[in-house]
Amino acid sequence: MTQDGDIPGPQRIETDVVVLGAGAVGENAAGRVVQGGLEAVLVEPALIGGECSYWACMPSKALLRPGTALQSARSVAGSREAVTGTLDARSVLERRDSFTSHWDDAGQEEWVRATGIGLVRGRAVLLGPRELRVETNDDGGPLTLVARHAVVLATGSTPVVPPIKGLDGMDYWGTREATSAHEVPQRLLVLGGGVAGTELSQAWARIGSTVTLVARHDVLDNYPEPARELVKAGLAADGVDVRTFIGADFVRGTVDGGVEMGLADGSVLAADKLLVSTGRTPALSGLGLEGLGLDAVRLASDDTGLVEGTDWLYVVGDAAGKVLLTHQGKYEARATGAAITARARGSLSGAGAPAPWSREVSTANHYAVPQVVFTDPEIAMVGRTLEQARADGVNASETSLELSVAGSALFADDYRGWAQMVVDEDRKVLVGVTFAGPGVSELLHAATIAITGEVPLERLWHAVPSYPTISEVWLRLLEKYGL
Ligand SMILES: Cc1cc2nc3c(=O)[nH]c(=O)nc-3n(C[C@H](O)[C@H](O)[C@H](O)COP(=O)(O)OP(=O)(O)OC[C@H]3O[C@@H](n4cnc5c(N)ncnc54)[C@H](O)[C@@H]3O)c2cc1C
Ligand SMILES: NC(=O)c1ccc[n+]([C@@H]2O[C@H](COP(=O)([O-])OP(=O)(O)OC[C@H]3O[C@@H](n4cnc5c(N)ncnc54)[C@H](O)[C@@H]3O)[C@@H](O)[C@H]2O)c1
Repeated sequence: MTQDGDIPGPQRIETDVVVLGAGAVGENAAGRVVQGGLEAVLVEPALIGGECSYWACMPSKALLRPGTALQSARSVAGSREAVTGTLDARSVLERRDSFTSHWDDAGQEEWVRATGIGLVRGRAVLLGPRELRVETNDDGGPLTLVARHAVVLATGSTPVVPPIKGLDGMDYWGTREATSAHEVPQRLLVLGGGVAGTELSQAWARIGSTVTLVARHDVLDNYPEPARELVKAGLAADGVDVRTFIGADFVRGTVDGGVEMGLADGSVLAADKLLVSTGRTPALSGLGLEGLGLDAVRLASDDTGLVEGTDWLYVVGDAAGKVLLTHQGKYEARATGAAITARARGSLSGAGAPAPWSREVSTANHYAVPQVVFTDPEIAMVGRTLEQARADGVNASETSLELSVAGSALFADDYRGWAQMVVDEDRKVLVGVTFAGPGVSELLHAATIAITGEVPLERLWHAVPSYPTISEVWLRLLEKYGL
């Protein structure tokens, strides 16, 4: 990196690659290009580590885990008798605080510097191809950044605010507030039955809130019905009042600082806090994209992350809007970092597309995206559902069963679970797998490997699950399929 301190006016830094956003995805993109021998500068106006570390994955999972651990102890005779109390809200919140490093990013900054990545704290705007202006946080004045090879947008996503009468100007929680709150609301109203709304409903119900969840479709409607029915039963057991297939007409504040929500059926719900978790959209506005003739709502990009119509601009992670998950965003970032490095070296020509499954492309985005809903019970799903596979033109079959093996019976008394595999009948390989039940998230990676590796079912039959583990469900599925 060369810093020209001699020229008058704004500071100017020239480097190989500039990455906007130091969330988990931006960190990985910058890390990969540096590992590949190029220079990189990360630009970040807020905390290094982004949403996942401080307001999403980590705090939400830290809020959920104590309730799952308690329920696990309660679900086995012998340990059940030892459980005499409820969750200690204060300890749960303090443990959550430790997982967010008390919203202090010193540790992550240390990693960035130790990795050899340049860091600028400020907000960047594109001025032209490969050229950016940064308003620095420390009043050091504006900075001009020039990228010799590429600019990577890893600016994340912002919450979608639904057009509900009264919401504008009201004091309500988004997922940021719901994952970082230090007080337990007595009554919590949750709008949005996606993963965030469902997980946070259960987390706060178990910590002590009385929760009502309002979903305009079904809860978790992207997942197979038997799986979501198990989650809904889990929510009901925690006292969550789940209202499905109903929309909100209006919200309004009450004199005691609470909130009321009018539903389409004329009923009115009252609570102390409202959480709005109705999805997220790529954070692309204010980046100067319009000035370059690019779309500031959604950028079309190829599997290396290269933005259509450019040979220098890449988009990854939530900002790309393909898969809004940390692990998949980091995977995209590793591919993009490798592609930028290869193109800079000339080993990948121009904007030419590398072969599928090579290190420079995120091919798995199309076939094997793993996702876990960390409720209790959990849903763990990878690849395609039967409906998605058929819509993609796959000659697909499904085999499903109740998850009932020696390992599950040992795991919890009255264990209830469900499993499904979706098979491409022409190629006799798996294209989708879903598990639902307590503790199933750790089963998922085996399914991800089977789908990514296109393991023939005849060979998968020889992958013998240990006895007595929940993984024996694999054997039951394959037997039911006909092997
Ligand atoms: C409640 C909740 C729970 C979740 N749980 C999980 C989970 O368990 N597992 C999972 O895989 N995913 C989970 N997700 C999704 C996950 O949080 C995101 O997919 C992930 O954080 C995206 O990472 P990112 O780096 O793309 O974006 P971010 O982490 O949002 O980082 C983007 C960064 O860009 C910066 N930025 C923005 N504009 C500029 C600019 N102009 N210049 C410089 N920097 C800029 C921002 O300040 C920010 O730090 C969850 C999401 C939510 C809301
Ligand atoms: N465990 C995890 O991996 C995890 C956990 C939380 C969030 N996330 C990710 O973060 C992203 C955001 O999560 P999310 O749950 O907010 O988004 P989502 O897209 O999963 O769900 C949003 C929900 O809000 C509903 N909705 C939209 N507008 C509405 C309205 N006007 N009224 C009522 N409901 C409305 C939608 O029908 C949908 O069910 C997701 O893409 C998700 O993958 C992942």
